[in-house]
Amino acid sequence: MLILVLNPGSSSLKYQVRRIGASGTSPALLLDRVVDGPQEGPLGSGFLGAVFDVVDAAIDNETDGGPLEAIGHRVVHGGERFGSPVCVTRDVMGAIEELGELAPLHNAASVACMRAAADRWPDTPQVAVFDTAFHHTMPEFASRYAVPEDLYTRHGIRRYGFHGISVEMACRDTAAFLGVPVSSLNAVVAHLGNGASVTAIKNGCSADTSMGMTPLEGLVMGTRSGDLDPSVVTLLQRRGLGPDEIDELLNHRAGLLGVAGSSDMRTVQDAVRHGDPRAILASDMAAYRLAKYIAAYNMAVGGAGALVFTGGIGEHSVQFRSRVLSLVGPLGLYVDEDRNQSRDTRIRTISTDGSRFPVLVVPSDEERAIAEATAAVVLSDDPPIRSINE
Ligand SMILES: Nc1ncnc2c1ncn2[C@@H]1O[C@H](COP(=O)(O)OP(=O)(O)O)[C@@H](O)[C@H]1O
Ligand SMILES: CC(=O)OP(=O)(O)O
Ligand SMILES: [Mg+2]
Repeated sequence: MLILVLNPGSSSLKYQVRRIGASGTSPALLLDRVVDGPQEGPLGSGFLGAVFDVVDAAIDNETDGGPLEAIGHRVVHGGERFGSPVCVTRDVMGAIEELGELAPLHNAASVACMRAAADRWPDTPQVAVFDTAFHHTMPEFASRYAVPEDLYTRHGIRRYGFHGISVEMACRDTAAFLGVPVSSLNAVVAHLGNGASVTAIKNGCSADTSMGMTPLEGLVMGTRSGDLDPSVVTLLQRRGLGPDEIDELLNHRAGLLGVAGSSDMRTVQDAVRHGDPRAILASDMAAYRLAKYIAAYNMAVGGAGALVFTGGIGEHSVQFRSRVLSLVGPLGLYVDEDRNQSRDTRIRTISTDGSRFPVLVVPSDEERAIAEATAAVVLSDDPPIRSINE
């Protein structure tokens, strides 16, 4: 079965064509691309048309190609409604669009992908796989904000958490690497991409996570501030900024970009090596914030069995990992710099043997997770819905 996976992140569109075997697992890769997405607003149909031409060409090149049988989408915000992957219908798309208020950088892009894909492949079922779904297991004392009850009941104001597709896959990979069942895995998983979050894993499930009602809360990110005192927002309002301007400021002009002048961790770490004080400050702020969460989540899971780095920065930035690990010595964690620099195996340990628990690098594989979830929906007993107009 050939599956197209579309993963619009805040800084890129990742897309793959995968072949899924009869068992529904370990899909083989036919095409694997990343393109810098337009940073503002939904993806345009011209942009997606060019992407889909590449997909069609890849499928045509396959000798035993066959038609595209399903399209899987990463959808960042599924709110409380979507706890598992679903076939895309007009109603589902409308709900995703409404939740876009809570994920301004992402949900509109997913809906644009669904519409454009339906124009190109009208009879191919589409499946939405949600970043929020993995966090449905969070206890209420972690997911709720200490505000009057009606803000939750009437306005849905609570912590939802994101990056769940990546974190769930990282948990499966981590458990397999450590030789333990995923249901007994206690861990702290840091997904560090352009958006970044850290999740407390208790018995294989999300127990807490740093992103909140939207993907703005928590860690210092490429262009997002992460945690700050909400009074910053009211002060800016009193000084004349409107909601859209504040949203834009905190989502697009803050984080590494706001402090160091670049949202790209490679550029920031290069500048750190050259002694640039703004880059050093931004890198230290990001590392310190993450280290605080790691310590807190070690407590939340009752003592972790692993600390996992994933996402573009988690996987590739030797220097940033080293900076973070220099702060968590009190947890009994110490970096082995040779291991940190080596790229021997896909999944690897980077801590010393004497560390209290292993620190691992586990490359993110959101696309594989989406492809497998998409196949499972399409192959399930319910017949797949072939048109988003149903
Ligand atoms: N070799 C590297 N060293 C340091 N950072 C890197 C490296 N490769 C990628 N990154 C960083 O990873 C981030 C992008 O991560 P990614 O998970 O691909 O983002 P997203 O999915 O959110 O668009 C960027 O900040 C980029 O600088
Ligand atoms: C939720 C989120 O921030 O995703 P990404 O890191 O892909 O932008
Ligand atoms: Mg991403």
